[in-house]
Amino acid sequence: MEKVHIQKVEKTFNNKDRQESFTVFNDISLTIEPGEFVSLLGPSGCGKSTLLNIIAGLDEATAGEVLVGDKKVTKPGSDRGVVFQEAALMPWLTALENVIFALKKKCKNKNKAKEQAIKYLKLVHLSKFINSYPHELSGGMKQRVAIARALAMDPKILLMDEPFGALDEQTRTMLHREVQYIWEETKKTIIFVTHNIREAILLSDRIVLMGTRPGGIRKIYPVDLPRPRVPTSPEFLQLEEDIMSILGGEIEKVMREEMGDDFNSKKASLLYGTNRDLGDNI
Ligand SMILES: Nc1ncnc2c1ncn2[C@@H]1O[C@H](COP(=O)(O)OP(=O)(O)OP(=O)(O)O)[C@@H](O)[C@H]1O
Repeated sequence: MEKVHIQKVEKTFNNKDRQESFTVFNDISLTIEPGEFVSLLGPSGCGKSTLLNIIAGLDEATAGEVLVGDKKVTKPGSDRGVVFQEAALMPWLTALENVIFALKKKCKNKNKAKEQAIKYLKLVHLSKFINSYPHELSGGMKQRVAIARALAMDPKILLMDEPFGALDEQTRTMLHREVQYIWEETKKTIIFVTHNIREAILLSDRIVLMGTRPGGIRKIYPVDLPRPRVPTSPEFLQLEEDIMSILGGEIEKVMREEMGDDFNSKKASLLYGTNRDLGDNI
């Protein structure tokens, strides 16, 4: 198992038409241990997805590099599986066929591919639905197929970009258990992007809090609470408050920037709730 080294990574987007450039972050360094569960948490626009895409090899850093072990990331690879907010399944294929399709390149033997696909659909508790089409599955089930599809490639690292962001609270809670189970069963390294403090504390070994303007890592929180974690425990609530004390300022910065002269902190707190509520879904 290999470490992920993010070394002095910078990302600048250049808009050629408007001759403008925008630096999302300019110096991100972080080492992620094999088998570690790390969440990237931060306000909208701080560059969580951009960083995840660079690790995935879907986007290129302007400076710096990402290494998996001693290998530099230059493109997507089977050592890194990605799960996005939308499952993006092929509607004309069943759950099983969707997973098999992803395995086509890696596994030429059809029977072996089917066996692998069934194994991972079982792992996400979808054995009864392997022959269902995406439109016959709930949002949570579709996301579980997407997770099975990523796992079937047997990547060392699972990159998850707000995988439960579009799901209702109950489904999200169920999938939190599912992801913890998968993580414990497979011992994969998981890098997980989220807006949600509670979700980050529930799942992570470490939470990387990112900020904006200038973009970068604000603080790294180790989460030393025993699993399964209880969101109502005093230690959980204390950590939530600690994170929110920094994140609140970052959110306000983003809102000030977006609203300009229209920004009014009293109105913002009324619109977006108290500090703790903000943490629920920022
Ligand atoms: N292709 C692009 N061209 C120009 N700017 C971009 C591009 N992709 C992202 N950005 C900008 O980079 C910044 C970071 O975007 P990113 O999506 O990584 O943030 P995020 O933290 O994941 O946000 P959210 O939580 O809202 O998804 C944003 O300001 C965004 O507008």
